[in-house]
Formats: sequence, C-alpha cells, structure tokens
Amino acid sequence: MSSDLLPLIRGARSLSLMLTGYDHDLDNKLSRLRNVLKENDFSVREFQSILSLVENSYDSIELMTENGIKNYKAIFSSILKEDRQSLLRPINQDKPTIIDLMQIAEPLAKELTIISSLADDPSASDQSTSPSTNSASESANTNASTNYGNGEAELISRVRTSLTKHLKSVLEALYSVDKKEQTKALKERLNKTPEWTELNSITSETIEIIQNRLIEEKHKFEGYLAKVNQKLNRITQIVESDSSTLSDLKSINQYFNRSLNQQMKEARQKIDEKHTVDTLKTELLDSLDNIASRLEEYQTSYDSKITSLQESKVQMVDQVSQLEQENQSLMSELERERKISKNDHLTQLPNRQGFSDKLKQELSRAERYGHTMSIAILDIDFFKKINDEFGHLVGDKVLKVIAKEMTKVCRETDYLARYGGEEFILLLPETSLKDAFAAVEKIRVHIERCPFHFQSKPVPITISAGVAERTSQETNEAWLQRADEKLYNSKKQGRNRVSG
Ligand SMILES: Nc1nc2c(ncn2[C@@H]2O[C@H](COP(=O)(O)OP(=O)(O)OP(=O)(O)O)[C@@H](O)[C@H]2O)c(=O)[nH]1
Repeated sequence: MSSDLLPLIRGARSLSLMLTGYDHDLDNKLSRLRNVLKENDFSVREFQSILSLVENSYDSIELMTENGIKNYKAIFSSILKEDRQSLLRPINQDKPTIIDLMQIAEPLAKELTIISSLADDPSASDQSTSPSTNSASESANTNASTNYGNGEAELISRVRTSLTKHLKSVLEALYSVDKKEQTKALKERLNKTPEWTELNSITSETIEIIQNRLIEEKHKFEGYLAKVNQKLNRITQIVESDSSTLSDLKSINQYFNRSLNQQMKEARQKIDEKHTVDTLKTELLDSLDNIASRLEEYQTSYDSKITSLQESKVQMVDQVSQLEQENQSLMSELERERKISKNDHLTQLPNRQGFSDKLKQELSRAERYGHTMSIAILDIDFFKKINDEFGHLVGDKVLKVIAKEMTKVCRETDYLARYGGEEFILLLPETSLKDAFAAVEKIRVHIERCPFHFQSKPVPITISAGVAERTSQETNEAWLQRADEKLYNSKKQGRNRVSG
C-alpha cells in the first residue's frame, strides 16, 4: 500500500475518533480499526472486515438508542396509564433533541462505508457524490493532488470534503440548539480551510460537545420526568387523602371524574397537536396543573361536605349527650329503686337482700386478706306482747326506734340490717368472736337502758342476741345457723343476753 494513502488513513482515523465514546464495544472495534490503519502493510480487506464489525456495533448502538427511547415511552405510558399511542406519537414525530443528536453521527458512519468502497473499487469514486463547492475542500484537493496518485488524491479530497461538509452541518445543528461560544469558534475554525491535524482536532471537540449535549439532554429529560412524577405524587396524595365512600360524596366524585376525564382528553389533544418536545413538556405540565387544580376543587367541595357532616356530627353528639344525661338520670332512679328494694322501708336499714349483697362483698375481702369476721342475730324480746298490748303501730314505732338506737352504738364498719320481723342481723368485718360479743353486748345494754314510754308509762324493751365467728370451712348457711342457735340459747337462758 502506498504511503501516499497517509492522509486517507489519518482521515479514517479521525472518523473513527468521531464515533468514539458512545459504546465500549464500538470503541474496541474502532481501536482495532485504527491499529490496522497504523500498519505499514495496510490491508484493505482487513480494514473492510473490521469496518463491517464497526458498522454492526454502530447499528446495535442505534438499536440501543431506540430501546432507550422505548423505555422513556414505557415510563410515560405506565405513569399516565392512558392511550399509549397518543403519548408516544409526539416523540416519534417531533424528533426530540436527543434523537437528533444521535442521528447526527449517522452520516459520518456512512462516510466510512464510502471510503471503504472507494478504496476497494476506485471506479466507484466516479459515481459517488462529490460536492466541491466548499473552498476548503477544493484547497485540500489541490494540496493532495501534488503528493498522491490521481485516484487516491481524489479519494482523499472526497473524504475531506465530505467530512468538512458534515462537520459543518453538525456544528450548525449544534449551534442552533446550544448557542455556545465554543461551538461558534469551531464553526469559524472549520471555515479557515483546516489541515488534517486541525480537522482532526475540530472533529474531536465536536464529538465532545455532542457527548456533553447528550448527557445534558438526558439529565433534562430525567428532570422533566421527576417533575411529572412530583405532580403525579401530589395528585396521588390528594386522592389518597379522600378514600371515603360516603354516599353523599358520590355526586362530588362523579363530577370530579367527569372533570378529570375532560382534562385528560384535553391533555392528549395537546400532545397530539404539538410538534416540539419543549412545547409538549410545557403543555403536559400545564395539563397536570389543571388536573391538580380540579383535584383541589374536588378537595374543597369534599371538605365542605365533610364540614357539614362534622356539624351534623356535633348535633348528633349533642343529642347523644342529652340521651346520655337522660339515661344517667334513669340509671340513678333505677339505682335508687334498687337501693329501695334493698332497704327496709320501716326502719330504713338494709333488708335481707341488702345484707346478702354486703355479706358477699365482705366475704371476698376477708378471703383475699385472710381476715376473720363475725355475725350477730339480734331479736327483740317478747315483741309479740308489745304488739298485742299496744298495737301494731306502736310495734312499728318500737322497731324504728330500736333500729335507730342500735345504729347509734354500732361501729362505722359494722353493717346492721333488718333480717325480718323483729329480728336484726349485724355483720362485723375483721372482728373476732370475743370483740363481736363485746360489741353486741354494748348494743344490748344500750337498748336495755333506752327509756321507752307509752302513755307516760315506761315500757321496758330488751333484746337477745347470738354471735358467731366465721370459720373458713363452713358455709354461710352453717355460719348463720350457728348464730341463730346462739340466739336461741340467749332466749332459752332468759333473754336480754348475748350468747357466743
Ligand atoms: N308491729 C310489728 N310487728 C311485727 C313486725 N314483724 C313481726 N312482728 C311481730 O313480731 C312478733 C314476733 O313474735 P315471736 O316470734 O313470738 O317472738 P317474741 O314475741 O318476740 O318472743 P321472743 O322472740 O321469744 O322473745 C309477732 O307478733 C309478729 O307479728 C313488724 O314489722 N311490725
């Protein structure tokens, strides 16, 4: 291979450099391509075979790019879950910048194909397009023809012309998008008929700008998706805060659904009509704002409904409170009734039922703390005689007075009840037989000393009593039985006495 091909090799290297940095695999193949170009015994066939590998790699990058776009599409459609095609159409039609930039490299790859076909078949160069309007290309052409053979010189000229032309269009496209001084400077450098080294450097810098631009665009798109996501999250939050299904809210929901559908329809129409990604983004964000506003309206009417429900709730609470009060007074009345039912109406002492309840309480307490307790049954002596002699009304009066007097001398903790007829029962918690005996004896003495009179005549009234301390083995009945037996003893022994 002639050393005259050196500029061609350098050109091919520059082109390979332009494609560097997209993909690791492609970079490896391009590196192999450059190595082949470095070899002294440059083999066109080997060059072609690696070139086709490079092309395959590039094709697969394109496929990956398409897949990347597909992913964005998938994200969109999964976020909005609506009419996939109408959302995807603008991306397909409007060629977002990211695709534009990826496609800019495409013509450069085609140049490599042209180079390879020319190198393989010089006659083909006659059929290839050869724009020679560019002064830089013409100059390079003239320059090359002084050192190389006609075919080769023309090939080099074509490559340089073509490379310059595409670099120019690339830089124009870039400058229209980024308006950066760096891009402008590159454009100016390209207009100054650059040598291969300079052309190579312009190419590398251009590639760098494209790569940065791709990263920038990717970030912008990610930021945009994050914004969409934020708005959708806001919508989700509003919706999630209203999960009630109260029937009164049904109409509000229906209105909201209609309104939301309308907004989504309008959003889709906007997407269909628009032609650039930037306007699409703005319109879509506006639509999401509208949807969020609708949600807020919904929230407001929902809130007012909730407020009125809360007011009703307050009224209901008032009513319930009134009912509770009524219920409370009914309960107190019932309690009073219950107490009455446990009280003896004549003496106002607890009756047998009242005593029974009290006994249960005191028993459980005594068992829990291991206390002893005693019981006494007290009976008015010869009460029948009083009734017979003075009448039942006097007998009743005597019962009342005795109850009152006995209560006076009972301890606070003792529990006196009317057991029936002229019989009383006294429960003495935490009291041994001895102490109970003494307490009952005190009552007996007190009653004996009470000055009962009838028609100004003194009427002596005494009581007899039987006392029993509870033992842990016996039943209540047996215990009471024992106290009753002791009372019987007192009566038998002459009355007005206490037995224990
Ligand atoms: N006034 C009046 N008498 C009652 C009442 N309950 C019972 N009695 C009377 O109390 C009397 C009890 O008489 P008895 O059981 O024979 O006993 P006692 O006459 O007290 O004789 P001892 O108990 O043996 O001393 C009966 O006449 C009953 O009618 C009551 O609530 N009021």
